[in-house]
Amino acid sequence: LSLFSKLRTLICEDIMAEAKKFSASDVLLHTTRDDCWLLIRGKVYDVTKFLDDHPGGEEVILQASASGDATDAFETVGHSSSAETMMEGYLIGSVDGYVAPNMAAESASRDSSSVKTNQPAVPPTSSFNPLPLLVIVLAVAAWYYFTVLSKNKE
Ligand code: HEM
Repeated sequence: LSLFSKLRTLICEDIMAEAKKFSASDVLLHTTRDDCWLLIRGKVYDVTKFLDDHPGGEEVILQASASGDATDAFETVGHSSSAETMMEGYLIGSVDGYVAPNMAAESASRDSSSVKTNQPAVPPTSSFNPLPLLVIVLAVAAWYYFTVLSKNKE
């Protein structure tokens, strides 16, 4: 029972932490050695206590913190899954309406092009539909099975 309640507490803490909402500019108020937050994939981590222990050193983390969004920096390194697990321990909240940096750039360029060309913001998806082809292939296979193969048996 105690293991179960410990597990429940852990899970609840995680959900509660993620539920705290910050704005992206809040993160920029915590970029020093004594008080350092990171924004990674829309989640906010307080890594102040982790700075000394980070295998990649504190300088890179301070830089990523000051950049406002550490997602790219974190992912470029190709951190291990144990690093991913480790970061959950520093989770303190998330940013409401977070837009990933590359997605923000993409949607911005899409918006500006839609203004120029007056085309819909979302381009039509590929019109290829595999379903009719599948039906035809199945029909031919069934015909072959019932006619050609059964004649062979006779
Ligand atoms: C909460 C956030 C972070 C955690 C928990 C974390 C954890 C770790 C861990 C455990 C390693 C050892 C290698 C591995 O297991 O992948 C590592 C390496 C490294 N980290 Fe981070 N990291 C974090 C954020 C960052 C950020 C924002 C940067 C910015 C560039 C960064 C840069 C690096 C670099 C360059 C290494 C390689 C060190 C080397 O191999 O010499 N990390 N990190």
